[in-house]
Amino acid sequence: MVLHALKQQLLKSSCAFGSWARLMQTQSSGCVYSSTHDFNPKEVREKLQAFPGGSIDLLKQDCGIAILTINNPSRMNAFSGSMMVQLEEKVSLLENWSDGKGLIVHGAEGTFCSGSDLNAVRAISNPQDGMKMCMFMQNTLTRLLRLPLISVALVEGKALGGGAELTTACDFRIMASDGVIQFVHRHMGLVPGWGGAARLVRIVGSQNALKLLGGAVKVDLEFGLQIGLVDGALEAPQAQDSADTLLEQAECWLSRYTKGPTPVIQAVKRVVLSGRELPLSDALRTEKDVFGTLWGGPANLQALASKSKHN
Ligand SMILES: CCC(=O)SCCNC(=O)CCNC(=O)[C@H](O)C(C)(C)COP(=O)(O)OP(=O)(O)OC[C@H]1O[C@@H](n2cnc3c(N)ncnc32)[C@H](O)[C@@H]1OP(=O)(O)O
Repeated sequence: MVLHALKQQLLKSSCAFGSWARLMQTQSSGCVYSSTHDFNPKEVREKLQAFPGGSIDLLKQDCGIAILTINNPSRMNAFSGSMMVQLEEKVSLLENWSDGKGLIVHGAEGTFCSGSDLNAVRAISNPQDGMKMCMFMQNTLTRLLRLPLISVALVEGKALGGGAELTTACDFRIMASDGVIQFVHRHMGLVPGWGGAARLVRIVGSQNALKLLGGAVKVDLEFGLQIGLVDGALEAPQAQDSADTLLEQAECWLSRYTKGPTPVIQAVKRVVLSGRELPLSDALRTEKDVFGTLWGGPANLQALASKSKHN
């Protein structure tokens, strides 16, 4: 009897993997660009490594929530080339984190991220290199958004340019009272290139996206909440070590959505992701497959046995 139940579970897990693999296949294995688009990631990585500085730090916690820190404070956490490569590496680690449920993305030392490192931008300001960096970052940020984790950007201080784009690669954005998200691209004679425009339209609608990009508007906490770019407010820190306090608040905020068994939380993200990205009939089939992995599973049986009430 136990063996039979175990076999059923294994069968369901392999189906689940199949459905996820199908979703990922539909979405070009999580990436947007490959060799068919004349994109050579190895060559781009080598080029980016020529612009060092800062780091991307990852802390995977036992509670299933990881913390990703954009760490280049002397440049307001701007992305150097090597940080772009490190971000891709950290996303790969998170894709393989079987115990993961949530992710907080934040910046070191009181500010979020001021976009690309302008020193690197100046050095690669020709269209070919710009396009390569753009494809590399689109791939990485698309994979970040597609992680089977519920993610939140904790915006303290400034999220400018590519930093603003990075916030849109998370499922949620929460903001401290001094937070600002600003797509400054227009001031730089640019539009977003890391996928930030496409994601912004899906988050706030095309009218608001036009206003934010066309006007390079500063989005503070109040305006962000009003247009739906920001999902939650963090209280002004009382103590000196504000970063910890805000991180604790962010973890508390996120844990509302990550409470419960890992397979259930990962399944929640998967059905929402497929609903967001796939045509309806494909999304429905994926939902059916994911549902099948949970029905009659340990969490479901335990809930049934406990005759839980939801009032
Ligand atoms: C994908 C497209 C893109 O992301 S393009 C890049 C878009 N970002 C920008 O243009 C940001 C430019 N920076 C700024 O507007 C200001 O530095 C902001 C972030 C508002 C901070 O101002 P403030 O508080 O007065 O500090 P500050 O200007 O003295 O900056 C401190 C040090 O950090 C540096 N920094 C800042 N941002 C970047 C950046 N993106 N790339 C390289 N360095 C950056 C500043 O140059 C300054 O350095 P230093 O102390 O003068 O050596």
